[in-house]
Amino acid sequence: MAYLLKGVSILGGKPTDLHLGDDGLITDRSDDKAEVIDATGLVALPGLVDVHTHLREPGREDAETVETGSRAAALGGYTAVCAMANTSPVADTAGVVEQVWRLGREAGLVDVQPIGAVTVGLAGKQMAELGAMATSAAKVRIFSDDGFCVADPKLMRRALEYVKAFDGVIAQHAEEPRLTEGAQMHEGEVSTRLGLTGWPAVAEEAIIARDVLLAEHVGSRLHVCHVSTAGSVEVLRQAKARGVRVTAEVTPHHLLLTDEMASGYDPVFKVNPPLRTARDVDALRQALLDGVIDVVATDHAPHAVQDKECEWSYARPGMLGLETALPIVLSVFGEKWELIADRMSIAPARIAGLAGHGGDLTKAGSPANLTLVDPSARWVVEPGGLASRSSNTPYAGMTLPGRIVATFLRGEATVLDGKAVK
Ligand SMILES: NC(=O)N[C@@H](CC(=O)O)C(=O)O
Ligand SMILES: [Zn+2]
Ligand SMILES: [Zn+2]
Repeated sequence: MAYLLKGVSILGGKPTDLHLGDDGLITDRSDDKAEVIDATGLVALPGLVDVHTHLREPGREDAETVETGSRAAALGGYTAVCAMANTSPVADTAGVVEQVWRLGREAGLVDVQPIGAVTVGLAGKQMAELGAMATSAAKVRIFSDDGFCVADPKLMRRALEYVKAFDGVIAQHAEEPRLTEGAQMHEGEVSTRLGLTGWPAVAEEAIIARDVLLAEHVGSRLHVCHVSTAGSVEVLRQAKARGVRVTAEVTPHHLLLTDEMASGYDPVFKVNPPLRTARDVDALRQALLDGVIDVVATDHAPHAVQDKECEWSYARPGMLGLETALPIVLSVFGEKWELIADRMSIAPARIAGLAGHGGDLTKAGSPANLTLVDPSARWVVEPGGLASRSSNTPYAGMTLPGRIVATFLRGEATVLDGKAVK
């Protein structure tokens, strides 16, 4: 169906009419049969792209499925998500990544781009069949053992070299495992007070420093997952200044929350890497503004009730992110629409190699992948009201700015009036 978005503000610009053709492309021609949407006061952004999403299928469909996660994504303004490989079975073969890719197509709410594992079973011992995943129907370009660090430097080097053949990228979960044995939260004053084993900042920074040197040595692309410390930002700043091909992401929760949240021992705040200090939060915000950190990625990590509502030390790390990412970024940075479009759509689409996403909404012929935001709306986060199958949001009860009114995937509405269409 064709749509006419009347009076919409593209990236905060002057109100205009935006035509979505029934061929799924943006057009400058009007169509008498187009469905008219009054978009007065709404801001159009290119559809958001998440380079780091956990969809839990196959294996933990009780926590999330490709379909429920896709619905949460569309409601959050996303048109594409990259699905992490730490499923059960692990996405370490062409068969599994094709299964996830097909499930995404069947759900039809966002483009689900599978990420392939770097090592067999995420065990860190033997390289997975990266080439077969790259040439499969899923056309995998990002490889990651996320959840675990590719700690073996020789294996990391080989993986970096291998993916060069198809312009792939290794997304590293930077955590030196020997420095985080038994870790429960950020190592600092708060962990000392609470008596919980600490996860020191250096465990992240040491791996990023090693990996940027490896990537520089072999001339490959490296992507750093969920950067969480001020020291990591400095390592990245220096590497980028030298021309190393490294990109990095920060999560909404690391841009807002601190280790103080652990004080009540509520496991909803347990996450990997852990929430850090206010000084780290400030450095991460500045790095996103400067472009030292390229993108905001959700690290949407749904967990079933029994894995989260238990004693802190037994709880799984991870928190929901897809439905709250844009509101959190809006509350931290305000209405910086150009910045938001770049860090949440254009740059992630480029990193993931998703050509149809992160396009120019003013250009006729671009795929109509976009979302409409009402920046003046306020809403209260209710865990049970989210579309995700899980409810482990750290923002329960918070009032957030910005509501997603509509999302379009190749010109088809996936969200209308703030509700998913299927
Ligand atoms: N972020 C988390 O705390 N958990 C993630 C794994 C990960 O991103 O490392 C998960 O899969 O639950
Ligand atoms: Zn991780
Ligand atoms: Zn993750």
